[in-house]
Amino acid sequence: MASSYLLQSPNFSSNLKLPSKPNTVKATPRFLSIKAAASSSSSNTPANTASKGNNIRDEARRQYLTNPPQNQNFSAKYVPFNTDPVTNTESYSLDEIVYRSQSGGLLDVQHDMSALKAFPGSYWRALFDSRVGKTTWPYGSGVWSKKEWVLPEISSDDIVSAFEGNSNLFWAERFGKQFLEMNDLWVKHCGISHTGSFKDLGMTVLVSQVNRLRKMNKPVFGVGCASTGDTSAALSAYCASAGIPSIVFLPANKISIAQLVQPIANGAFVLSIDTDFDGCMQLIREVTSELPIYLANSLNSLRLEGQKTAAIEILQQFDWEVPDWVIVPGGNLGNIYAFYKGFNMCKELGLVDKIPRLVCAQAANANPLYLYYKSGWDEFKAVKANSTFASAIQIGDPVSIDRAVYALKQSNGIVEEATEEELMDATAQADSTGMFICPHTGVALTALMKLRKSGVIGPTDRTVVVSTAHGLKFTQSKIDYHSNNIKEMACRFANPPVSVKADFGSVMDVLKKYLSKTPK
Ligand SMILES: Cc1ncc(COP(=O)(O)O)c(C=O)c1O
Ligand SMILES: N[C@@H](CCOP(=O)(O)O)C(=O)O
Repeated sequence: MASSYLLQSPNFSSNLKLPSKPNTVKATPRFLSIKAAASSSSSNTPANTASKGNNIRDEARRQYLTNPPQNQNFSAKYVPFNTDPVTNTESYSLDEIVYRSQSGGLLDVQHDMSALKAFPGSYWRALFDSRVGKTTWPYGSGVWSKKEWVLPEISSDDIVSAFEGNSNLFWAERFGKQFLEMNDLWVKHCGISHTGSFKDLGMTVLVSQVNRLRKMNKPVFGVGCASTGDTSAALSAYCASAGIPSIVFLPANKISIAQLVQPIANGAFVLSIDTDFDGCMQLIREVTSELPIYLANSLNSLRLEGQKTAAIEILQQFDWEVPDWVIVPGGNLGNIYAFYKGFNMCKELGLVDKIPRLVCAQAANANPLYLYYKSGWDEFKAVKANSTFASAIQIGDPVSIDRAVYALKQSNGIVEEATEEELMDATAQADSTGMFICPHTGVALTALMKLRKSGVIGPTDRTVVVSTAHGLKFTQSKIDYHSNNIKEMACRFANPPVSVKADFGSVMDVLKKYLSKTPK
């Protein structure tokens, strides 16, 4: 049972309240002025604002008061995932603390699509494009630049953001040509981000909503998650930025040092538990049902509302042209659904006319989705996940299995797997062309290599590989690979440093040997 101490309402200092938005649409909707929404007139640039002693939050408030959005009644609620809305009318406000439907199934955030459809696709494209590259609060974030599609009802004042998103979509020119005979291969670097993984996209949404709930005096003492290292890093950073306690459950000795140090440094309460991720996930689910700790894993569908913006961003970066393939590494399987949802919303709301085919890539040592796919979606069986260099996806009982299957079926998708040797070789090959990717991205690249080899993906197909974390979080596995220090692995692309005496002759000998071997 929660102690009364834990249930005390949190204090908060902001006494500035924004007026509530009009919640009715007038008979003839006048389209919102894009310029007003993006709020970037030259005399009110953030630079000018700062020089007047205000900050970008103050400026957002002022803009809202002087130019409130007209005719917007956008809203969203929780509904049971993938059930018939005619026979199942169960729904919950996003201000409720609920993670599962009455029947114990997953929930989904459902937007009022008819309100969004009152505006044509061209309107949304122009609005989103107008917000890129600015520091206007909160639209400078790649997530909040799509606020109307994410959490339409939250006040900008409650948002906790590190201006995440807007990550680089990198043309993998050399890797594509050299290893795959492809000329239109792209890597979406979601790991080049505040805490070094795509989790920031979902966490800004979840922690912002928690910030709002705490201001509403809801019983949320802190926020907790189980993690293989990236969710915990993002959760602790966003919570620290908002002054909210965070609690993280980590499987002992199964995450990288770079990941472990992140929540420690950000002041989270860190539990190192002698189990694997699936064991930690089970524990956090039990704990969050007993204590006023809000669940931050992607079982909580709020997270996916932020993560889906990476898909919208990809379309935006291609000037709203749809790629043929998008390949995503999968573990707990929230992200593959988030990508589907982002693409599908763009189609439903008329920004594009189709969606890409999705590929979910798993490590062979933790491959329950792959086995399910290979069985013809016959029967799902959780597995005991074995140790993998792609440690963030060492998950045997993914909470979002139903979401992933739905996304793959709707997108004519494919599931592939990568052995340890394949994923480490692919990582080394990508790095040798100037990238510095994480092993999970190596899993996705392996899937691409296999699908190219079998001819499923063609040489001119526009393909996007989603890179989910920064390579700097996984340096130990790279060191082991390049030192030829991995048992039963040939490490074919290892590039070990050469030790040489500190004299001119020795250095010259080594260099001459190197130059004679290196192709001109
Ligand atoms: C770096 C990285 N890549 C991929 C994934 C897989 O994402 P998901 O769990 O949403 O399938 C995770 C987390 O699970 C991750 O941390
Ligand atoms: N890789 C994840 C695993 C948990 O996934 P989540 O999306 O359900 O939080 C991590 O970094 O913890």
